[in-house]
Amino acid sequence: MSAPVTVSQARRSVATAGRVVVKVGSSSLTTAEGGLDAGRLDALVDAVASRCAAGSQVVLVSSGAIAAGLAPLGITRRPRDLATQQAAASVGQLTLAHAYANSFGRYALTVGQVLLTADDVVRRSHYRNAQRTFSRLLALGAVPVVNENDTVATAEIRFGDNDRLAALVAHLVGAEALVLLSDVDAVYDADPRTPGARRITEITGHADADGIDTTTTGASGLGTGGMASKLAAAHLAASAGIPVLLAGAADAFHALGKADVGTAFVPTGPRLSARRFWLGHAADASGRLVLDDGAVAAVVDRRRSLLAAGIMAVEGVFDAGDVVELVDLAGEVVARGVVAFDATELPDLIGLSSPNLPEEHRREVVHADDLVPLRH
Ligand SMILES: Nc1ncnc2c1ncn2[C@@H]1O[C@H](COP(=O)(O)OP(=O)(O)O)[C@@H](O)[C@H]1O
Ligand SMILES: N[C@@H](CCC(=O)OP(=O)(O)O)C(=O)O
Repeated sequence: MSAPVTVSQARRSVATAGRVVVKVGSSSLTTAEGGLDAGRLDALVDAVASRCAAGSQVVLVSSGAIAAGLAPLGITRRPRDLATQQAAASVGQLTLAHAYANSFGRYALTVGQVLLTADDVVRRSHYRNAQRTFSRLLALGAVPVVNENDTVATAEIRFGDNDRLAALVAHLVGAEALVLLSDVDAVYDADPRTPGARRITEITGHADADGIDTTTTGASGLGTGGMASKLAAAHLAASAGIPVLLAGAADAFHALGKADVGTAFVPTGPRLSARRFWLGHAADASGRLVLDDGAVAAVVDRRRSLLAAGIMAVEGVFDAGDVVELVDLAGEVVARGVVAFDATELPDLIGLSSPNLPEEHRREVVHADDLVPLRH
């Protein structure tokens, strides 16, 4: 008699989540020759529609625009330069959106296209605006289909990979689960094409993922992120309280059904408020404050405000109200926060204890309420 199957809490949460973000990679939507694979796209839509029919709201983050645009433009390999990628995305996104509209139409489901640039999440007002759009689309019963707005994103402000975009969107829409679908059926301790590579069924925190080899990328050459970006995105969502399942797109039905496939990531942190998540993970930092060891301990371990006395150096150009990174003496980012001084004011103040500060400057440099520790 075989042992009873124990379904972890994380898998149960994925299976029962009322709102789910599903991300699918380019390699899972395209044929070996390039171009969209209608059969695979329909199979994915079957699984999403089935989850919708069971009462969940689904936001689909779909890659594939660049891959879908190659064949129509007569390009045989994924281009490396941004301009050609953008041209391909411009053509391919249209094909992709059309294919989803038709495919979801088989279930009388309406899709809404949402193309995001990094600006839409790094600026607080844009973040709120995107939240409202998603909320209304879902309330109206539509399935939002999301991609990066590749055609206009510049090299500096690109998300770069849709795994991270999906983790940010999962928090933005208040999803209770994130499902990452790829051409590989789970996370392995090394690339599954390596003989002897073993499947990992559950990951709790970075320590569990420490020995995993993610150096190789997919065989198709169409994906951008590889396993490293999926792990980073899964950790990001899990650290913000969202359970994650990484599974094969070919297993989408099970991944979105009983969630008994792939690798589950157990939430490792409390669900952060939208503001704190934005501050910690999405906002663009304009500068850095280098902290001594005592200040790092106060900010990270004791959750205190950052005072001028613990700052060793100031880097970058910023104004009071901007987001800055707080780094330790080794340069590791330990927290992010909203700074209460302009960069030009700080050099005269750092290292001084409060009684020695001019009265008009006697306040926290970053208040504890405006600070998110990143090192645990
Ligand atoms: N440790 C690992 N576990 C699983 N897959 C891995 C690992 N290391 C590398 N890979 C590779 O990562 C690929 C998935 O990344 P990618 O092709 O970018 O996917 P997608 O297009 O779905 O974003 C897999 O096909 C696999 O070959
Ligand atoms: N935005 C790009 C995809 C970027 C990306 O992350 O791709 P993938 O690694 O296949 O999920 C596109 O639509 O082609």
